[in-house]
Amino acid sequence: KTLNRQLPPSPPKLPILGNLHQLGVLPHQSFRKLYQIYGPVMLFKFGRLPVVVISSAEAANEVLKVHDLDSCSRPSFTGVRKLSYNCSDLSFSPYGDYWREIRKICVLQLFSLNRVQSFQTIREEEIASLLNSISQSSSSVTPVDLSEKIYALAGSIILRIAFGQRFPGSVLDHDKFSELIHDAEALLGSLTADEMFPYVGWIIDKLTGYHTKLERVFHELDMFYEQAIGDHLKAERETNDEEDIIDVMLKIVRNKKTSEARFTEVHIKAILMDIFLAGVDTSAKTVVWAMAELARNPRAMNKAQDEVRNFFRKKGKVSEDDIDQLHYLKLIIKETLRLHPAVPLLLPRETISHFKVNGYDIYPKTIMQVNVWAIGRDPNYWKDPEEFYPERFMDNPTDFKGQNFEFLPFGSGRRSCPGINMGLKTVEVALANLLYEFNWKLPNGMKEEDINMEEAIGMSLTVSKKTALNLVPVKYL
Ligand code: HEM
Repeated sequence: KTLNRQLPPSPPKLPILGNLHQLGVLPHQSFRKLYQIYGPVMLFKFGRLPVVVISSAEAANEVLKVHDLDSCSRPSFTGVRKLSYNCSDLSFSPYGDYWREIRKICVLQLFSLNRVQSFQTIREEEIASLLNSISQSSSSVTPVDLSEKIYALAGSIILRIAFGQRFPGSVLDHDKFSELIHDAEALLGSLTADEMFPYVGWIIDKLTGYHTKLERVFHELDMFYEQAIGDHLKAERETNDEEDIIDVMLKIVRNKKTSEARFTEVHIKAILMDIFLAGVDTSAKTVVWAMAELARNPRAMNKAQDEVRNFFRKKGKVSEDDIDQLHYLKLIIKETLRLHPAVPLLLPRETISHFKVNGYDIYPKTIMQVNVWAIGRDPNYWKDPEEFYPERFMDNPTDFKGQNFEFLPFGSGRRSCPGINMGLKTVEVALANLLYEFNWKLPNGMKEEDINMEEAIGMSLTVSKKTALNLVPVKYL
């Protein structure tokens, strides 16, 4: 049988390194170039690890839908294992009963639409403080670092959603916490040399200090979570307080049904880690890219501002209750997610059983990456793919819910993003308010085409705009 096996095409490999030298700084871009030579199913070796990269909608449909069950586990790398409390979280838990249980808790109780709505006041307060801080700069001609402001907004919204109202900045050092989350993301995205190179890799890891850093970051984050959980256990809750994520999880631990028997305080910490690692950066990046695209495209910017201002003029401010009526804004968000999916290769999957894609054999324990970034810019599916043109989604049923395989910013299938409603709400509210409250001018002497749209890998799982977005806000009303 092995004689007849047909492996996917591979670019030439070097001894020991395999294909690592071909990855470049932006692997999703390197993979797209190689796709043009080797086709939509490619086999790589990262050191000793077999990695298959999928680059067409048809092949993505095969992997994520037809063979979802055969390919829905996750690889367990050293950094991931440590930071996820030995894979007790949702993102990196291997496929099985425990993952199913915890996924259900997340989808039905933690990230449900009702729960997302219950955090409306938090979003409103945090947005108000963002607008206020921008207004303070808007009397002058100095640009604001919009990237920084948007990251801070996404961070404080998620912090309050997770940790609740009782944790103002004085108790929890926000800057310290953000720095730790940033370090954790970098560790999460890197493979240790030991995983790629048997026998000798550990020497490289010792030289780079990977493990020491991992232990430190993990320990410090763990202490934050301990403190937050401890404070929740001690504090008496006012009955009319909105429940935060820790409250909900503590309730599950206390009153657990048999199906939730394995859920303990360690799992609370692991889920908190997921929420911070998966929920802040992704939403912030999407808002930054959208604002950068709009700043480059005054036509779309004006149209979006007319829409939101006409709609909310009577109220005098944006209200979350009616935000679903902003149709053009929704098209802008779709177009941004097509060109700039925050997780360009989705999270890595690990195959469980043998199956075939486009006639090629895929074996168990293979890492699968789907290049949704390349698919979203492929002229086979999109007219003028590099153009930012939100209208392409008008009267077009293509959506990002995981059924249209040419457009998968949230993934698809069993492992698709469960935080989609939470993430989208933050993105919508942030954008609507930024567009309503201010006109945005380019810094002195700069033209639309001068805006730097280069990408940078913050860590190897997500991609962001390389340089900060600096724009001059002019108060509109
Ligand atoms: C615009 C914002 C967001 C984007 C673009 C995004 C995108 C993604 C993507 C592409 C995946 C991998 C899907 C796959 O491998 O097929 C994912 C997984 C995940 N996301 Fe999101 N996400 C966003 C916001 C959030 C938020 C706000 C949360 C939680 C608060 C969250 C929690 C998760 C978790 C826990 C997983 C892993 C699910 C599993 O393995 O079962 N995400 N997300």
